[in-house]
Amino acid sequence: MSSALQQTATDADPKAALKIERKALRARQSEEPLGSGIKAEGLSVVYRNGNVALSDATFSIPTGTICALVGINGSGKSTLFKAIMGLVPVARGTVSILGQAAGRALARNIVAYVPQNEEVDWNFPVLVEDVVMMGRYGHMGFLRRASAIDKQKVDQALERVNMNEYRHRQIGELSGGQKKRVFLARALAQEGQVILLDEPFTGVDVTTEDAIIDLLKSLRDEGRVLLVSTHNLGSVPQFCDQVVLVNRKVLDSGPTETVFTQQNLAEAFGGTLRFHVLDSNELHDDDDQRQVTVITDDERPFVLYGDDDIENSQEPAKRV
Ligand SMILES: Nc1ncnc2c1ncn2[C@@H]1O[C@H](COP(=O)(O)OP(=O)(O)OP(=O)(O)O)[C@@H](O)[C@H]1O
Repeated sequence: MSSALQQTATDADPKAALKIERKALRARQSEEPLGSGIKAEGLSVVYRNGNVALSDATFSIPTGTICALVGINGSGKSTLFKAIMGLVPVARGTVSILGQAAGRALARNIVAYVPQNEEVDWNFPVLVEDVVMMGRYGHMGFLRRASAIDKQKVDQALERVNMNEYRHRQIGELSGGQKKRVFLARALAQEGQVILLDEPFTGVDVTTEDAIIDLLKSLRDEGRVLLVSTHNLGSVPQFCDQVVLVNRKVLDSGPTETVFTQQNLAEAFGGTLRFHVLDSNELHDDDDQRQVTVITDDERPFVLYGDDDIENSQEPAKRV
């Protein structure tokens, strides 16, 4: 199909557009050696109190991918991020990043981490632009004197997340969504090739969420790897190419189409998910037997039309 025809077809049918986008991505990914982005093998983390937060976790995420990390509260998502960042000791197993040991990748400053809001001391008196400049520290010398390039990268990062006008504010004075954008700007200024985002949509309004998703997609298209933990199940098929489902271990991982299924979600969330089903009798007067299933972890729900999974669901996922 010519690109003009393809454009017309996809304008009319967003589901077709998403499929074409995914197909192009698959083609790009098939050229990458598997695990060239983030690769975990047999990763286990045991906290000092004996709590096994993660056991024998194995998965691979290619470069140029947005991967969702999905699981219930306490399933080990933050622990996985911290293990990748070297912030908690790993009991067993290995992590490699862009084909090298995680420690080496961290030393090369190619991994950026956007923590959960609760992990940050917002009372610490620091200006927005100084937080973003922290992303440049790994590029500076011992005295941490910012060069013209460092300042330019900070300016560009603040522009890209639309936070330039807040640059002289104290970070603690910002809203939840604005704080998230500042930490994203810090990751951009760092020029990390691998970006870990721990619940970037918590406390964020829908407009900001959409802006963050667009930014993540553009970072993906630049070839970066993004691992994003989220409870917004409805957003996952909209912007994530892959999913890692966790509950103290990896339950499943791989392409969103095959992993983010009703059955897998039920397994990952046990009895904690809310399932609402409107069957065909409540929806239609005709013979159409399809039902609407709403699956929610109390943030944006995942909505399925018919009893099939993503391939046949309404995409992008509907907000209800
Ligand atoms: N410092 C710690 N010491 C001991 N146990 C911990 C520590 N931090 C987390 N845990 C435990 O490890 C398990 C995994 O916690 P983790 O914070 O990784 O979960 P999570 O999936 O990020 O949860 P949430 O969705 O609530 O953010 C939980 O049982 C938690 O209580």
